[in-house]
Amino acid sequence: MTHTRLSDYLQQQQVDDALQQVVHAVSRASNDINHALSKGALAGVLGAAGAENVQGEDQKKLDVIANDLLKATLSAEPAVRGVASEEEPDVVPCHQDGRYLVTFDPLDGSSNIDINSMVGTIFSVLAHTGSEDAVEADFLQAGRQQVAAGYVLYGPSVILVLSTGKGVAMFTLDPDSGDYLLTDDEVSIPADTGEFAINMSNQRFWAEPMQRYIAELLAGKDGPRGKNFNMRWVAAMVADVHRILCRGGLFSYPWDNRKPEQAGKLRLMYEANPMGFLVEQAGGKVWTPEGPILDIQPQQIHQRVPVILGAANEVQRCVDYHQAG
Ligand SMILES: O=P(O)(O)OC[C@H]1O[C@](O)(COP(=O)(O)O)[C@@H](O)[C@@H]1O
Ligand SMILES: [Mg+2]
Ligand SMILES: [Mg+2]
Repeated sequence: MTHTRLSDYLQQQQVDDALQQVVHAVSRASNDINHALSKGALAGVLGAAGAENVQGEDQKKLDVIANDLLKATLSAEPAVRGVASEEEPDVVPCHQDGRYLVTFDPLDGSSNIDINSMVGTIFSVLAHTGSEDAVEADFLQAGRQQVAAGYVLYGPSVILVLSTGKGVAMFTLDPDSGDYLLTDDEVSIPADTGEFAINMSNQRFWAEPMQRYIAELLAGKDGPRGKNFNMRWVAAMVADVHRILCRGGLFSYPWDNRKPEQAGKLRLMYEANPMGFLVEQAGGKVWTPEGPILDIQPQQIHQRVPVILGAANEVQRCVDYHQAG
């Protein structure tokens, strides 16, 4: 069986040349990141880097390595006007005639690194419309403005998932050629589900509507929902969203009162928006209690947001509880 190569797919989709170059740069960097991940302890790349990122989180060595690889590859690409990363305090201007801005979470789920479990790279592409040298304000565009978004999941296979606004396609890395080959171009999320993903250890800290919604799922057949629900939590958004794109489900990282002043844990510009774009393109829903995540006007690059996404009917029910409360 022959599979369409990523480069041929992008041409078939009539993606403009500059955007093709951006996607190819991400794909090259992901090959290098995958190589570093697979060497693991042999290359001494596991464990903490001994520093914190701008958000006060401990960086793993591989967070730094993945960030450096993506930053170097993307900033060498003439189509890239600027990049912003979870691991960089400030946005990084690149080429003055580049057409695109790229935000990324170089390694999502990095607490999984030391247990050899799934991690990924999440990216979002925006058109540049602002100043000559890219500045933070240029990046502050609502998620609906994204021209492309995707992720690479480093699991038993390496999978690139991409949307340029015409549905969602999945590509599997061929380790022999280094090419990403199309393996699914009809990704869609059923409106109903019997599976949810949430970190249950935070239950007592959630707002009342989220407590109610999850309690009803846990009550299963004997509760108001009248059916049993299964639960999964990989602790890497990239892997939890991948499962939802493959077999459906609901995912949430809600607001909680451990740090009441913090909107949520996940970051809008390089986690919630790109994943939200993919989920909407696959027919799912993406909300925060105040409204659709993709409509939020960002205020800053490292902004956080509560996230509810996945099966449209379940997301709607969860949001209805918030809006009623
Ligand atoms: O450890 P927790 O609180 O369950 O959080 C898990 C969440 O944190 C994240 O790992 C944050 O991503 P980073 O590893 O990029 O900081 C999400 O991917 C995941 O959904
Ligand atoms: Mg992350
Ligand atoms: Mg990260």
